[in-house]
Amino acid sequence: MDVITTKGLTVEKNNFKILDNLNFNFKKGKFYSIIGPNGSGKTTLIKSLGGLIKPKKGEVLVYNENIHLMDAKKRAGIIAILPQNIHIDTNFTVKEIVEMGRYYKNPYIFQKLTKEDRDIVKWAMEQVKVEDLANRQYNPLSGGEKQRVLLARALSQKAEIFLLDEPTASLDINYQLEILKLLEEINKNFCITIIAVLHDLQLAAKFSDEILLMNNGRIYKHGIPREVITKDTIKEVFKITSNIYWDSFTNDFTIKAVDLLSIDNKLKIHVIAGGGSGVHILELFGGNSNNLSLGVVNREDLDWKKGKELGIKVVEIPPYSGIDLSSHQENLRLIDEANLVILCNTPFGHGNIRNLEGVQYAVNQGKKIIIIGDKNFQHRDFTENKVALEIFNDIIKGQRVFFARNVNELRKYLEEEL
Ligand SMILES: Nc1ncnc2c1ncn2[C@@H]1O[C@H](COP(=O)(O)OP(=O)(O)OP(=O)(O)O)[C@@H](O)[C@H]1O
Repeated sequence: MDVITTKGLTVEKNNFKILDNLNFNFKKGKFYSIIGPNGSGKTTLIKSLGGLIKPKKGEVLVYNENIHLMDAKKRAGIIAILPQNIHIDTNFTVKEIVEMGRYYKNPYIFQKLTKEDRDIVKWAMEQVKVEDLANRQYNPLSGGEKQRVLLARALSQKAEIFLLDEPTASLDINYQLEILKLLEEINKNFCITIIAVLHDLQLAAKFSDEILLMNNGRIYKHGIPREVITKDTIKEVFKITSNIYWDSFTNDFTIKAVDLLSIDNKLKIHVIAGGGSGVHILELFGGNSNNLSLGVVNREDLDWKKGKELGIKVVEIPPYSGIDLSSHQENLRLIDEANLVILCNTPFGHGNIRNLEGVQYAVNQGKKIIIIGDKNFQHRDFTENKVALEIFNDIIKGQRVFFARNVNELRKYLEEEL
């Protein structure tokens, strides 16, 4: 069921379109986060949804009724707005503040709440565990406690929709989690629709059913967190080149900003990797998939997955099998085509020793070789009789063989080629 609908919602100030033709249906009982860069219109949207701002064009409908034509008491019985600023200039106690949630029904009955009202206030305070604070003054409370008191006030209002503008903005990480967990409980236990502006993308992803990503006054993308927070949207909207790793079990993701290496079109690079040793190197070339190739890797291996994700040419063999002659030859062919070969920090056994022979071949062809890491190879050699070490020692005698111990050194060696 739709609880709030925006139809062509357009908000303008001084001829500047803060919200531009927003059409969206908020469904009952869902947890929505509104995210987006500074100035993208998040606060204006949340205020508009609560009827605090009149649109220039379009409308906000609450259960199909225009919010600006709605009776104020009726509106307060449906929507609770939690302010961005939790510091209220008042000498009221916690209990008195929670009781204010009941006054919308009749502002003149201050201190004359009915038994039902008092029961609701008690219930609201229990839900967010502020009973112990009931007689304390509001002002000296901590930010997290204040936020809980304001949630109790919203609960005592018996509203069905909570609108929150950065409820965790002034809180440290423990309190941020506590407040969002409380909101999650309120959402699940009482089917209250939560619409919250959140700055922290990780928290938004963890707690929301749906995310609205705002950009330049428009909804750039909406949907489940995983579909909205992607490498492409983060790049487009937040201007950050990144890699995003999702844990679908916990709905957590980590975001890693990537300082991409830009390479010239004429430079062709062949990467020798395996067992995930090439993932971070391949990511550094994220935007240059045409100039890259990778070999020989087992299907389903982490490097194979990264190569496929980036759409680069990959010489592949079945999982757990050794490098057969034809894959080896294909690998040598790609080495022939490349100007430069990167050897990653890969362990070698008999199954993949041909990859090391490939690098040896590259040295003999006079190619430039960049070895990721240092000369300490022993611990990576899992062959009998230390055959791999022997080949490695031969490789490093090459004239054009260089070691890159970090990304800056790698960048330097690449720039020399341009
Ligand atoms: N009264 C106003 N007059 C003119 N411009 C305004 C007014 N209110 C907001 N704006 C502008 O509208 C844009 C969106 O503002 P809004 O506060 O909704 O963005 P926001 O996404 O919540 O930003 P932030 O993350 O910084 O809080 C901003 O560029 C802001 O300067």
